[in-house]
Amino acid sequence: MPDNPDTHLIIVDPDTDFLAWAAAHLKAPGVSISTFERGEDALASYVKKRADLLLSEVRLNGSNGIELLKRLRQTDPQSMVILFSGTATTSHVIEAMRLGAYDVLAKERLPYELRTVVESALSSIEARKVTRAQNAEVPTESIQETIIGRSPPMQEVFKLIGRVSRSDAPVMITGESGCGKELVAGAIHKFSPRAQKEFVAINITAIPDNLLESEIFGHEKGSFTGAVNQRVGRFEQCDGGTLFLDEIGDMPLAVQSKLLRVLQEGQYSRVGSNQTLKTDVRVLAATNKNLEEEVAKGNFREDLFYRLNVVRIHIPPLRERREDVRLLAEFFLHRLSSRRRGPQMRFTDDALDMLDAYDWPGNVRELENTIQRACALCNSDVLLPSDIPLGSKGARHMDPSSTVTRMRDALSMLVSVAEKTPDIELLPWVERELSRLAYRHFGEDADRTAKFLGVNTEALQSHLSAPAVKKAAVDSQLSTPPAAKKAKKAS
Ligand SMILES: Nc1ncnc2c1ncn2[C@@H]1O[C@H](COP(=O)(O)OP(=O)(O)OP(=O)(O)O)[C@@H](O)[C@H]1O
Repeated sequence: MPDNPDTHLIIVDPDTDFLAWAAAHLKAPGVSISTFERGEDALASYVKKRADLLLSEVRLNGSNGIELLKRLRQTDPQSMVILFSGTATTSHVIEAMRLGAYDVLAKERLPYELRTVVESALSSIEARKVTRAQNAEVPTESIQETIIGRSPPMQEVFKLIGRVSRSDAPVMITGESGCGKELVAGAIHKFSPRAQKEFVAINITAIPDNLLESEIFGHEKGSFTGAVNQRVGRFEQCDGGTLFLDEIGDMPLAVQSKLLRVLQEGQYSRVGSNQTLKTDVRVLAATNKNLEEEVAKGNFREDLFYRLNVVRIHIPPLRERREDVRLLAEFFLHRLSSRRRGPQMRFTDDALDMLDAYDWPGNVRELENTIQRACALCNSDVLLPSDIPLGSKGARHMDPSSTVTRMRDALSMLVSVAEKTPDIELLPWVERELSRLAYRHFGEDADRTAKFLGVNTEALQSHLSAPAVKKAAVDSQLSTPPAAKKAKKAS
């Protein structure tokens, strides 16, 4: 925490146990903390005491954290707000970031992240000058909850969508085929001030090279064989809106030059015309190629690459965010079964375990198609493992008990926690914890434990006694807040 003796934090949450935990967790010299159960009281106190930071649960009795954020930032655009929730939806996260929240945190991750995020918010208070282009309000209710993901990498993607939707900067969306690039592009548009205008998506690979230029920029009658009429291009069609160029890595060089001109000057001409047309279109691009390599090979213009790559959003493949698999599967099943008459369909636990353990080489698209096929072919309202047709390509890592999968998930969570917790020396900490577990498992028999771990007894002793933490921070960091404990018990 900063040494500024006047730092004042306000925390609001209807759960008094949680308030007590959070206040104790953030206690530090020079920091005063007020807690409130009601949003209105928190807001009044924030204004009266000129507090530095408001921390609020998204769901409050009678109001919500997003509403508080909105009101606060209307009166003071510099105000710092961190939201947290056990149940925040994708649109909550995007909307909160769009409105200028400093961060949105999942409640179960607060023990690991809260202190670090609060510290970084406080230290950037002076530096941060936020300008917002908020010409259009996007009503939260109208945004359908269609991008699903609770994994930490997807939460980061949602936050980036919120941030970039405020500006007109080009965005490069990268990721394997089927991982949701077009969906993310659509969300950026929906949350942007351009939301009332058109969102047009073009898949470059789906259009023959000789027609692409005309598709994007339009053509004059008679400009080439087959051009029997004048044609309005996509830039003209979505003036004021957003153009999404999917598979940009496959765009021919001649079209790249023309695109560069639009991005630099906002001008272009139709094929077969000398007349210069102006356009106000935000360009989003996506690729599953390595564009840096394409630039090096001379297949992609470097200047265009830099123009498009102002902000980059990378969507990880589904196998690297396995905790989203169940959520997505349930979402697709729910959506499909609500569209057909009859009882709501559900998966057996074994079926979900099987989906969990599969590698999903075709990413979310493959998962969606798989659930669709399973629904179409299944005779009952319960989907068993045998009802779910999985390809053989992703099956090689299947593990019936999912243990390996869960271990990998736990390790990846550990890495992301450790990254934000500079006090932890990760490897010594893991070695110490693993050694202690094994030591207890083998009845404190050092020889057997050392043999099992593949180290000598000296190394084992040194692991067992290693102080793996630079400061005495880990135990307090890893203590669980009451709300998360309750949630665990309930589930
Ligand atoms: N996070 C998500 N939540 C819900 N549906 C998703 C999600 N990600 C992807 N999908 C669905 O998966 C399918 C593929 O997504 P999308 O077309 O956006 O992928 P893509 O990365 O653009 O693929 P490609 O590179 O092949 O164009 C779509 O039907 C989309 O709605």
